[in-house]
Amino acid sequence: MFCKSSFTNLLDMDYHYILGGVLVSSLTVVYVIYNFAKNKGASSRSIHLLESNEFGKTSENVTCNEEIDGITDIIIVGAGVAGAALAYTLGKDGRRVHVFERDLSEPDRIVGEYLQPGGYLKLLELGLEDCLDEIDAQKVFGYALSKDGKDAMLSYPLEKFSSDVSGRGFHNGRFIQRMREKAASLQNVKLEHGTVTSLLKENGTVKGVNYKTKSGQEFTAKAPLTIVCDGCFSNLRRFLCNPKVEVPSHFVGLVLENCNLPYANYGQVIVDDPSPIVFYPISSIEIRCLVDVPGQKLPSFGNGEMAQYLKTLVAPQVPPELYNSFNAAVDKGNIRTMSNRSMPASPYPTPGALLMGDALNMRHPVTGGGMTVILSDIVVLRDLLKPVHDLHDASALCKYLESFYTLRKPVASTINTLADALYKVFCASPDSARKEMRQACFDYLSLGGIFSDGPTALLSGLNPSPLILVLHFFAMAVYGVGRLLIPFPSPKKMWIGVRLISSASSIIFPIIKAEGVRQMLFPATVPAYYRTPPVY
Ligand SMILES: Cc1cc2nc3c(=O)[nH]c(=O)nc-3n(C[C@H](O)[C@H](O)[C@H](O)COP(=O)(O)OP(=O)(O)OC[C@H]3O[C@@H](n4cnc5c(N)ncnc54)[C@H](O)[C@@H]3O)c2cc1C
Repeated sequence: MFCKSSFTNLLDMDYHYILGGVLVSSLTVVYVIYNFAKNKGASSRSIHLLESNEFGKTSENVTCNEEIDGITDIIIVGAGVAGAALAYTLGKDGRRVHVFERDLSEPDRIVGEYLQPGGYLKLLELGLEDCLDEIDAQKVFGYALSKDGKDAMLSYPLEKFSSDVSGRGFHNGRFIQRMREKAASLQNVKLEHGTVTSLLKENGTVKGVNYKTKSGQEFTAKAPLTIVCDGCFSNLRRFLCNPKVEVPSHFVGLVLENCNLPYANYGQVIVDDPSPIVFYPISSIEIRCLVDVPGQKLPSFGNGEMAQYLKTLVAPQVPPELYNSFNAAVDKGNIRTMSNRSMPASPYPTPGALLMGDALNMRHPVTGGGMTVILSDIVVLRDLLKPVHDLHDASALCKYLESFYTLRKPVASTINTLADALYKVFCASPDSARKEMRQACFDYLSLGGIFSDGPTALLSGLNPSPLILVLHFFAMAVYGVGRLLIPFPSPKKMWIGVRLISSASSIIFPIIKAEGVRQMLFPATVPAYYRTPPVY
């Protein structure tokens, strides 16, 4: 069983619940006002949806289709999570899609192995949910958050959804191959093995791409719209956005075998020293462990520093149920690393081109939100493109698609901000105000009810609302100050309280500023929100 925060007497109980009551009332009032404004904005945007085209061809393997008829509507660069899902979605809507992927073999990596329930809902909307079949994907209903030996259960608020809706853990490569197969099965989608070397530009308009085949031959492909989805190490994004990439930490990844998570169908996040450790199932027999190592530098593999770091600093924090398997995985030496990147979306609207996926926007992966943002973006783009029959007027289309960058914001900025802010809150710090904030965050989430359901719904993409996010963040900070001052305030405690609020502000405001205050919190006031499709 999990334990609640350390309330020790009735007096403590009273003030926690009074504080809680005040916070709930404020959250409710602001939520009602926000929803009213949001619905008003949405209803004034009218989009005529077209019926999807029929598609019939199926194929067992990822292969290149026959040339369609020499004409392509949309080129997609990269068939990872974004490119493959987008190719299927646009192909299903009748577009002639040409996808270039430099490596069609099954990816083997430690990224994108956990899909939040909000991402699963988007898969359903896109008709891609069967890509989770036959890959031994595991259902996850929430997370156990552990700090100082205590666990807080954060269950996804799934009551309103059908029984298949939950988080899913799986092998990223298997999921991507399923999506590639599904996209390539459409008659009007051509998936080609090729590396895009540059964008083909004429008078500031992107007309297509230059690419190299596997055998090194160079070709050009043209289309009225090119969508660049070449991932976190994108070479092409510098022509289409202002990339400000931060690398706050690395993940060290191990696969644990012959063990069970402490709570069946729940992931586990350990908030300890120096930063979080995450566990979740990726198959019926494997558990992924991701150890966050802050800073730019990793312990060296060559001189044994990495194994030493994992065994002496990390292993003592690992739950007893996983301890032996963790040490066995370190001994086995199958240790992978990946830099954790964060980059706000900062696109240059460019006629003929659009950026998507990690090439456009990244956040710390600690909350596993990347794929949920991508799938949500694809739904937004699909709905925007549906009423546009002819993509050839590049500047009109570019103007219209500027709304994509605003319409995606409520979901994307909620998940991005929560990921980057939570990561900072969860990192250990010698500063007493930051320590208080970390403890307050844990205790706030341990309160249960709206205090855990609200943040969990935000994090999982089930209810992505930037305003509710800001409210919970500051409610958590106020709760932290309340804990310090009640019942016996002292000048020292008051000073820590002031610094806690200031510290919370210094974490969240720069992230919101980078996301764009207006686009994130009041998207309905941005003119691009109301763009109507070009009519021919
Ligand atoms: C350590 C780590 C763990 C993560 N864990 C999670 C998680 O659990 N859940 C989650 O939702 N998100 C997670 N993420 C984020 C998630 O992995 C990404 O958001 C997602 O994979 C991005 O998808 P993408 O399609 O943009 O890029 P990718 O999936 O990387 O796809 C890019 C594709 O483009 C191809 N490509 C690149 N350049 C070219 C070129 N020039 N020509 C042709 N093809 C090209 C590549 O081969 C690749 O197939 C994690 C990230 C990290 C770093």
